[in-house]
Amino acid sequence: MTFIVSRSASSTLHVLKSRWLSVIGRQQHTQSSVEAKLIFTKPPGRLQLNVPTAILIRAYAAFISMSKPKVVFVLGPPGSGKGTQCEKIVKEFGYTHLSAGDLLREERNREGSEYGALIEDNIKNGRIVPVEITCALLENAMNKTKEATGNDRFLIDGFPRNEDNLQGWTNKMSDKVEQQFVLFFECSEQQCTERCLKRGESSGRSDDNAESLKKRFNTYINDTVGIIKHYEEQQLVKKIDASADADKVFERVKAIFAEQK
Ligand SMILES: Nc1ncnc2c1ncn2[C@@H]1O[C@H](COP(=O)(O)OP(=O)(O)OP(=O)(O)O)[C@@H](O)[C@H]1O
Ligand SMILES: Nc1ccn([C@H]2C[C@H](O)[C@@H](COP(=O)(O)O)O2)c(=O)n1
Repeated sequence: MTFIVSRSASSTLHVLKSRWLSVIGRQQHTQSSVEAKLIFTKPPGRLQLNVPTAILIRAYAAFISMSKPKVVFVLGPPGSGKGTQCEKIVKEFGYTHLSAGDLLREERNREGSEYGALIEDNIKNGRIVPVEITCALLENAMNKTKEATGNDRFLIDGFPRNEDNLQGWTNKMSDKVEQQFVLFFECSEQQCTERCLKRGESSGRSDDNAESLKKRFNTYINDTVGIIKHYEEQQLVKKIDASADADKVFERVKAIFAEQK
């Protein structure tokens, strides 16, 4: 059996080969000893690996899943500390942090954006922007990051927030990514409101005020809690008590990321 892996001249053959070797190395040498060939071609030369067929097939499945960007969703009420913890995770574990709220604010502020007014109206009233907009911003940011830095591990903060977000992501993105887990920061409405009101003294955010916060919490309870339950049913949720100070919360977060491969 022969598998040909051909890449354009600009791609890095050796990185590809070493990735393959690392997945093949993790496979158990059990049944088949029939040799299969994995040939990497890149003009002008070619490299060849001879591996037992069964191992190569399992390695192929692992390789495909390895090649997909890894995604951790980060959810929790407004002010629970999602952004704060994401910054720490980036420093310690090398993920790229993509905040759906930040991307929407950036798009709202972009000159000539056809969605600016719609986004601001939703943000101010604590409602959720249609998924077509948010999902396109996220996919674009993921692609740009991958291209610019090669990093393909993402913390997607504040998404999916409602059924529309979930459906849109499932239809457009779920096959293109490896969903690692969902990090859920639990914190009381009172504590979160106090944090956001304090942040509002300097953030300049049009929704860090008592009126918008009430609406944002209603949206969280009515729409986002159901999404967290949906992921709980799939055993994907890692829940964290986010009521302690930020460093203590990060100790808990660290333990979760440390147990990932
Ligand atoms: N554990 C903590 N204890 C006290 N204050 C915190 C803690 N974590 C974050 N904060 C502060 O609370 C405010 C909200 O934090 P952060 O922006 O990280 O929350 P968030 O969940 O991303 O909010 P939002 O969803 O509204 O964007 C910030 O001013 C931050 O400095
Ligand atoms: N998936 C999302 C995420 C955010 N928004 C809008 C509505 C939110 O109230 C606002 C602020 O988000 P935050 O920075 O608090 O995460 O952004 C949305 O419509 N859809």
